[in-house]
Amino acid sequence: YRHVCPRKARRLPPGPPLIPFIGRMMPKKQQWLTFTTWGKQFGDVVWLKLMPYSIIILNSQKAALDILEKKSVNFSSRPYLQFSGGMIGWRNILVLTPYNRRFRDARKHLHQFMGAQSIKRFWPLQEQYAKAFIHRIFLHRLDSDATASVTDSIHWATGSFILQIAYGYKSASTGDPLLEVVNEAMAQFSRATEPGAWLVDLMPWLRHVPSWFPGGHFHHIAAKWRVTLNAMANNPFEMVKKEIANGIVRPSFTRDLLVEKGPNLSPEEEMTIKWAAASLYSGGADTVSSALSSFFLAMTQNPRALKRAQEELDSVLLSDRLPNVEDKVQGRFPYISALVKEVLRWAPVAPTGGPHVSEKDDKYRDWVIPGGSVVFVNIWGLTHDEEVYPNPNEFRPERFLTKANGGDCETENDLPRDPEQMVFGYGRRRICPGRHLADSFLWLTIAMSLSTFDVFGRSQEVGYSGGTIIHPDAFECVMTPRSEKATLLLQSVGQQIEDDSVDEMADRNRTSNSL
Ligand code: HEM
Repeated sequence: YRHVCPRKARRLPPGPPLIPFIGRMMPKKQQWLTFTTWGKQFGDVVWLKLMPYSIIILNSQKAALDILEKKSVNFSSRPYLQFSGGMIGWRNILVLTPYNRRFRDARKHLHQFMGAQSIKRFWPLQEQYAKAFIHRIFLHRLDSDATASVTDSIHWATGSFILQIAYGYKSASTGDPLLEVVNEAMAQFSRATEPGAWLVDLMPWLRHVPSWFPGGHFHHIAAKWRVTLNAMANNPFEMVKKEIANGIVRPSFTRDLLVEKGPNLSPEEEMTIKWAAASLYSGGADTVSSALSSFFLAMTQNPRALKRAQEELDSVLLSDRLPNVEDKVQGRFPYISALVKEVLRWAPVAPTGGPHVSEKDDKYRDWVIPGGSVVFVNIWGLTHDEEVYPNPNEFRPERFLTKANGGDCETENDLPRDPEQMVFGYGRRRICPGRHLADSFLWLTIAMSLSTFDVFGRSQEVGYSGGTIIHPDAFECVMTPRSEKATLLLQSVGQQIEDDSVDEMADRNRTSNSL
């Protein structure tokens, strides 16, 4: 680690006073609130030192773009986290991989797989999963704990969709063993990467403390979690390899790349593909689940927004059919599109984004930014800036609509900044590669849910978890079909799902018979 000189000597950006030797402890919970206070006190570029790390916190869109986009050549690496990255092995997953050759290859594969143009081929599958989601709620709504079944269905639908595109795997509707492993790994990821939670991240020499020594228990935890992570990456990957060997054709990210490389596949390329596929799950499942949970929370608290959205859907669909991707492309439901933006703004999934690391010293305005600095954007602060979004805690999709569409803004030019320019991170080299996939999945799931269900809950203050990806605490959420017609639509979705699985069984039998 580089020694960082005192603030004044190197013209470092302003920041909170530092404690000798330690620097400044990070707030343990909801760091974005403290970051916002520091932004107001010290300006939009704040510097602090935390043990060995030099940390920069950006509190304006301009500073975030100037540094992470315009200077992305220098600001696109990731910090080395001793516990989660090194000891458990999460450093193999893209979001913690430094800017190196493997990273660039993996990123290229992901871009080709789900860039703005290529994701169109996933739309029919996204429709299927959005339908499976509402049907699952329909079946489970009489459960003793209807709220738990909503959360469970969210995790099931997002997780299963990603397992299917990553590995061609179709998960069972309950108790799927692979889904359980990957979800367990993700829960461990969230705990392992919580800033400041593991002393060994702040004092890396602690890794030499033996596991039997008092305080050395983290070695056991790391060893246990490493097993889960390896199962998450290896099990589905080996399954695909076996399927290819047996001539079973189920297109997926992993299969397509392995087949394309054929017998020339090097061990290094195999590693790249395996961990890029695991990055799809780790990047996509928990994030989309978080956004959907916040959406349902917002609906329980804002019956007015719910009603407006339903009126808009009804005026076109007349409760005779479900919304589809064509409706999205044609812009038939501007209120739904505004609602998706408002969900992402109101409860940004990753409130402090992904940490970027600079490779060498740099200059910004009059300051020096030391090489090796860890840079965070306070995304929550930006999406709650009262100057841009008046009454930022209010859930109000109208802020993203013009008066012509029943919204707040006079003209298109008056629309506030689209949250998608913040919540998916920054810089061509690091911005979320799954953003297009996330956008259509959220839109379809939200539109289908609102066209068929009413959503009820208690109007109550609901807190959020800490961690890199946030989730609302438990809240009451009851969903009931809106009408007789909605019930009929849900029943016909059930029939379609059954027919599809019969077709698929037939396809599989045909494939295995022809082997
Ligand atoms: C609402 C949904 C989502 C949100 C808010 C979100 C947000 C983010 C953010 C903030 C980053 C860090 C960017 C940065 O470092 O500046 C990121 C990275 C990433 N996301 Fe997403 N994401 C979402 C959905 C998805 C989906 C659906 C996938 C894939 C299926 C995905 C895959 C990834 C991957 C692989 C990375 C690591 C990229 C890298 O380090 O180069 N994300 N995402």
